[in-house]
Amino acid sequence: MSHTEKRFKIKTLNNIDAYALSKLTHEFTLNHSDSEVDAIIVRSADMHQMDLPENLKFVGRAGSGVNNIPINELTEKGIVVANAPGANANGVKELVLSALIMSSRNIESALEWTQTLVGESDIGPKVEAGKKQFVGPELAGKKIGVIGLGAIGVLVANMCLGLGMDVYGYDPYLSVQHALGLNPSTKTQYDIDYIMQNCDYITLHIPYNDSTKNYLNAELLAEAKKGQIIINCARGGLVDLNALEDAINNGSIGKYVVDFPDEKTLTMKNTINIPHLGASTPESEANAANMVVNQVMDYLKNGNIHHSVNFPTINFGPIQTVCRITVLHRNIPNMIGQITHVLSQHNLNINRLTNKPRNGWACTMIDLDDDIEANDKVALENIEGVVRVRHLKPSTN
Ligand SMILES: NC(=O)c1ccc[n+]([C@@H]2O[C@H](COP(=O)([O-])OP(=O)(O)OC[C@H]3O[C@@H](n4cnc5c(N)ncnc54)[C@H](O)[C@@H]3O)[C@@H](O)[C@H]2O)c1
Ligand SMILES: O=C(O)[C@H](O)COP(=O)(O)O
Repeated sequence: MSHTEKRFKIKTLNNIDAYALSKLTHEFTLNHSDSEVDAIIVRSADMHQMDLPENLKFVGRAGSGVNNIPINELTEKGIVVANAPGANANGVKELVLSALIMSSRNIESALEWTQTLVGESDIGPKVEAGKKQFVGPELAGKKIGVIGLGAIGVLVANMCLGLGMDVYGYDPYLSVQHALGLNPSTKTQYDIDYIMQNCDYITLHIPYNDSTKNYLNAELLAEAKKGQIIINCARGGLVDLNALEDAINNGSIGKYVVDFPDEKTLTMKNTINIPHLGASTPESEANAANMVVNQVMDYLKNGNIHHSVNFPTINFGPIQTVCRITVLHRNIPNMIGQITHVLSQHNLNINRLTNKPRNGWACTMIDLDDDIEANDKVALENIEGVVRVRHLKPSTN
């Protein structure tokens, strides 16, 4: 008996843009019980301690950072994780603009002080007398170091040039795609030490992972130009907060603006805490949700993979043959040989086949002119190194 997938169940772990979700076609249903779920759409909910639904095949991060998702564990189970690169980059860029202005012009303390005048008279003269406490420098002509030149960092660097700033970009892994979007006036030839020593502002736009934990550590902070302002709209764990607090207390760091407050930052001197608002714009929320909704539908229906962070991009378009087989497996020798051997045993004709590798993993996608039997799927699943086999039929709509 052949096994086909006709309906797919999707669970959301956060508020996801309703209009984007309304684009799910009739083959998809929302918010089913954990054990039946085929895909999860998530924003910042922490999935590390979550019991994974047995049928789970796909996790779509409606945003950029994936540190809330146990990627290695999901990869081993053949679960594709995808995000929405760039979807919320403009929202973050604009928050960085407000962070630059808030911190330079002492806006936060100035607003607090202004409110202390409530109930008093002669406000005008008092304002004129009080404003001198809040004098702060303009951004034009100042040096800024943009750490991480991905979707957000490029927009921030270009914006800062537009503000008349002298922009230093740092990204040892700069992609061609992002390099092409970067205004060539950005200075990219300097190392992180030079940037720390010379910039008035540092803004972080790198992912948080094992290798970037405490990226701004005591050593780098000790090099900071005196009074430097640090803006962190990336992730709290990128900064060693004990070292930062010392640096703020001894005056070497002027201010810290963070979009990821915690118990420590809330009580730290000269720190502006923003409640994770980087992507909280209707535009960013809609962009990210739209991207992920399209990815989840195409993966569940057709097996195509877009913007994955653990498996390769692969796309045969909609299924136009009798069936499609997708095999997620380790990228080791003789996988294609073993897979095609199973198919050839039943004289099944391969219409087309592709194999794409990524970081030790691979996806083999095969369109067949004949249907496979349930035991063929089992035989494919039993090949050592295979973590997921899907047997897909053309969509009915
Ligand atoms: N505050 C928010 O709401 C918000 C919104 C979106 C993203 N973020 C955070 O910002 C991060 C960046 O987002 P993005 O969309 O620009 O991601 P991205 O993947 O497009 O860019 C990240 C860039 O960092 C670079 N990089 C990685 N390690 C580096 C290192 N050690 N030194 C210098 N550069 C390094 C990469 O090469 C890449 O170009 C996300 O991972 C997420 O944590 C926060
Ligand atoms: O990494 C991201 O995309 C941001 O931190 C946004 O997170 P959010 O979707 O929970 O607002």
